[in-house]
Amino acid sequence: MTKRPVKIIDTTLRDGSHAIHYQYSVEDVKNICKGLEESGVYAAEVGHGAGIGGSTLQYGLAKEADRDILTAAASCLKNTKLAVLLVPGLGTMDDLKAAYECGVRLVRVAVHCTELDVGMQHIKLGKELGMEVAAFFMMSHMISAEELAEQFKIAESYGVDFIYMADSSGAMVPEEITKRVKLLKEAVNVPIGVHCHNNLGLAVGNSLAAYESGADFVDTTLQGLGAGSGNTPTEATVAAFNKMQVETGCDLFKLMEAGEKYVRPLVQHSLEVTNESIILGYTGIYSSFYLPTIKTAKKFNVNPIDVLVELGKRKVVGGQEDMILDVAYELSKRKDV
Ligand SMILES: CC[C@H](O)CC(=O)C(=O)O
Ligand SMILES: [Mn+2]
Repeated sequence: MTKRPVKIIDTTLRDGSHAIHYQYSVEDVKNICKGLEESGVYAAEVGHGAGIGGSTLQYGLAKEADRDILTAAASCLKNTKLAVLLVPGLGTMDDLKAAYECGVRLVRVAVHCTELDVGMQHIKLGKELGMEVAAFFMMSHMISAEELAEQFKIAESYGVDFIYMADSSGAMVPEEITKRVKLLKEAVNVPIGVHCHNNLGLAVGNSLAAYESGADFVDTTLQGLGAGSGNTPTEATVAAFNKMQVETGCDLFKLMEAGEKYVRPLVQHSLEVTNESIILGYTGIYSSFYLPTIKTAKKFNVNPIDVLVELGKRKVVGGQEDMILDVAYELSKRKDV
């Protein structure tokens, strides 16, 4: 029996940028896009880690403007679709129109898992522009599978082409992924995908479990570059799918070459599973809190694990990065008494 294929969306140039403080140069973007195009991935997502318009003081300033990296990426992509992520509020309708002008043909509208209504207009605009549009539910572990399925149905009613469950904290285990993907698949008639983080060392396993439960798309990054201890590595995932005889359309050896040559030299911190990343996954904290928490804890001379445990108790979500400072400061004052 022939197995159904899976589509790979590589987000090295978007989620991966969290791990290098948003310092991709136009040259890096071109090299990595050429590698992804030659390797045959379905789409390459490009932009600031927080999506288009994400280059801000709060989220970190990018080296290059969105317009420049998107234009550079478009010049290197032909069969691989140029994609962006848009978090409504950070990215605007005008940003989306400008991205389209640069050659972007796929937009993923990323919302907190209960807040799809804030993305309705952006989804409609993407469709009006003739783009492929996906809804991308962040921090999906924070609601039940049944609640998420309701959100998926609303996304489908907005006319999206496919829908993503993002395990933004790397908090899920294969059993949970399997249960959720099966339920989500039954809930909607559009393809679905998963975006995993490796904080508990489970990203490849979770992505394979998602495919086996019905997922049509998986997100990956070259060398596993990404927020927290990184995303699902593209190379290992394609190797695993090859062994399972699942068609990805990707050339494993070209991917390995691109990762080694153009991504490895940019890696500034180890992407291994650390005690801090385990706490991200264990307590369900947004992966992009990882590096800022380690840096802030050092500044206040407190244990990053304590800061993360407290942030986990407070159930912080994306956009609440200022809480890192609050918590580190409070813990440092407690140490003083
Ligand atoms: C701010 C966007 C965010 O980083 C999206 C994402 O990759 C995730 O939720 O994991
Ligand atoms: Mn992510």
